[in-house]
Amino acid sequence: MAGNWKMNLDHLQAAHLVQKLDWTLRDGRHDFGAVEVAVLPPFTDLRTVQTLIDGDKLKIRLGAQDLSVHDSGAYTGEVSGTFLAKLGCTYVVVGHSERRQYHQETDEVVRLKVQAAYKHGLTPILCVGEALEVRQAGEHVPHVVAQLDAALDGLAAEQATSVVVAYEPVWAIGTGEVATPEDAQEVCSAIRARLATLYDEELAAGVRVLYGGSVKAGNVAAIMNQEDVDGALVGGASTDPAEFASICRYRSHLTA
Ligand SMILES: O=C[C@H](O)COP(=O)(O)O
Repeated sequence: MAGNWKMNLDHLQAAHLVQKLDWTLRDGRHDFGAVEVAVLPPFTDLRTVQTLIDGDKLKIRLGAQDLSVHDSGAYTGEVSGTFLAKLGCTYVVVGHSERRQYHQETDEVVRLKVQAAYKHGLTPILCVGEALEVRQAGEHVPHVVAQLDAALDGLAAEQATSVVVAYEPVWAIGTGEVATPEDAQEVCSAIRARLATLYDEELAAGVRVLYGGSVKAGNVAAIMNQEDVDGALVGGASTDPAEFASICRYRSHLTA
């Protein structure tokens, strides 16, 4: 269960949220042993959150929302994967639709970012998903599969085995329009099938496939009940610690 804060919460608010989230997760009534919880704050919050995770031994993983394709050098405003790894990041989001849309990130840039993540020991959370017009044209599955092919092109199986793929239909992001559980299953299962073709069945079965798009405590159960949905990439609801903890808690019931 990964919480993408997007461009919300300064480092003081981040400290508050992470402490409250940890406190809520450790309520003593739920077993989170089988749930991995990650937060993906803005770059400026990473050091603060890392300090809390390390100092207080929080069971929350840290990730960033983007990284540069470059290692270092004259790239003003860019952030290297080296820096993120040093800050204790486990994950980095790559190819989020907001990066593709507002920063003109092409499939080729996304591929280079996937490569850069692995180079620096980070696990990419690779986002794929279709715009509304693509879905209305019935082209959503081939569209998502093409994004996946492009992003993983040239990636060895030893690396692909740990990739996290997040299916996020663009029309469901921040809109309150959640895909139906069947919509999510259709595309998540196509992603897994494609991974089996690109690599093998065993690798495909082990890859974590997330759904993202207006996930809330009230709708997470139906989505998570789908066979090929392993978790959620949560935007807006992850900036509310009680709501995000409830989303994570749903998964804990599976092991209770
Ligand atoms: O990365 C998260 C997704 O864009 C979903 O955002 P949302 O939960 O606010 O719709």
